Amino acid sequence: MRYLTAGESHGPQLTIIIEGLPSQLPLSKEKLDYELHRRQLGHGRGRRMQIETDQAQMLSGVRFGKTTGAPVTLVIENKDWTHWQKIMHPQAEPEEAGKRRISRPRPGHADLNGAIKYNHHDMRDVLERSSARETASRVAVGAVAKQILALCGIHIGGHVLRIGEVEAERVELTLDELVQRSEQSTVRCVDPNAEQPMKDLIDRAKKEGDSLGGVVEVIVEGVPIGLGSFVHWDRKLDARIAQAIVSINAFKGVEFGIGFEAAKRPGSEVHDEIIWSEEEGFGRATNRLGGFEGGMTTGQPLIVRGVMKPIPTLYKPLMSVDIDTKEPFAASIERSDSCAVPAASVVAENVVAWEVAQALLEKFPADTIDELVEQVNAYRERTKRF
Ligand SMILES: Cc1cc2nc3c(=O)[nH]c(=O)nc-3n(C[C@H](O)[C@H](O)[C@H](O)COP(=O)(O)O)c2cc1C
Ligand SMILES: C=C(O[C@@H]1CC(C(=O)O)=C[C@@H](OP(=O)(O)O)[C@H]1O)C(=O)O
Repeated sequence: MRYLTAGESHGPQLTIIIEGLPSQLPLSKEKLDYELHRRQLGHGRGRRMQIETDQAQMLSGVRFGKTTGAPVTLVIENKDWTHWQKIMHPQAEPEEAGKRRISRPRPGHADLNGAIKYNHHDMRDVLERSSARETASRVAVGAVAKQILALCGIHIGGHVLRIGEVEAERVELTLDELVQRSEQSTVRCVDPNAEQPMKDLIDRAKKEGDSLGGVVEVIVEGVPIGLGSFVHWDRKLDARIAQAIVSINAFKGVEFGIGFEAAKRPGSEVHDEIIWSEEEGFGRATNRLGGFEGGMTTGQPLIVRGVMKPIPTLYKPLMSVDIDTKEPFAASIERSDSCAVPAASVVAENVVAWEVAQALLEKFPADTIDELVEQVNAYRERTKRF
């Protein structure tokens, strides 16, 4: 399976083509729109999210609510386009478009590197595609992947562990409880004591013209043993997930299981002892390594964390240099979120969903969803008896 996304933040639409989906997969538009809606929420989002109502139109590869096996085209409309046509239309008048020209690169954005690399003297030509608007496309793709995974008994949840200096306490919950609780929280945090301090911190940052980052966690349950492979570097599934996480705008790091904590502990407190039972076959006594050994899944839940830097656009802008005059100036301000960690946790869930679904279809190539489910079930039985 593979996919491509296209579209500018203030262009008419986002376009996604997914190729290689098994046929006969019931594709629920409600589930796609639900994921897209979740990504728009969260305390700290800016005014743009009040303009958009992200929904996915299915334009190819689906008939009678099921995939045909042909490439699936999804389109998400940018409602904000109506305000930007004169500037963003491919045939826009240069004079009109020039009114929103950006010549003062924003530190922390792709603006300056992108402008130098592609020789743009209006940094809007960089900003429009480097914007995290694109993450809506990746959530739509993940929402398709989640529907494949659910039929194979694989389920995903995500939540926020940290915003700025406020860290959530670890709460023992089932995946269902975690999903329900994070859904009820406007910061997607399952620790009730951390929710209000997180919101207060976001409000304070916003008032001060500043921004915040944080840490999100994704958990995947029901993953069979042996997705990914140790035999070649680019087949290691933890490595692919790491790339998927760090490719989310503003994500700077990734951890699995106890993560960076492993550096401080002796081996006896890091590795997971192997156990066996008649009913379940092989397992692990703990899951400190977050479900991976040798680039392959162990059958334990996948535990993936990502760290997001604070939003780079600041209403109290940092200093920059004008690309025309080379004079120092305060960076340009584009309308902005002050904290998008809750939204980003939804993006993280969905990019992980895609990687796991892709690894599943690599291990169990299938033209139809029934073939996939059959193979996964047979394999689960076989691994129990190993
Ligand atoms: C869901 C989401 C929303 C974001 N919203 C904004 C925003 O409103 N303003 C902003 O400056 N950056 C925002 N970002 C981050 C920037 O897109 C990102 O920092 C920038 O493109 C540079 O990429 P890099 O940080 O990965 O190097 C957002 C990121 C995500 C994941
Ligand atoms: C559009 C989205 O996020 C945008 C991501 C973003 C950035 O610089 O990454 C900047 C802002 O864009 P705008 O200036 O249009 O408000 C955010 O709103 C979205 O998440 O759908």
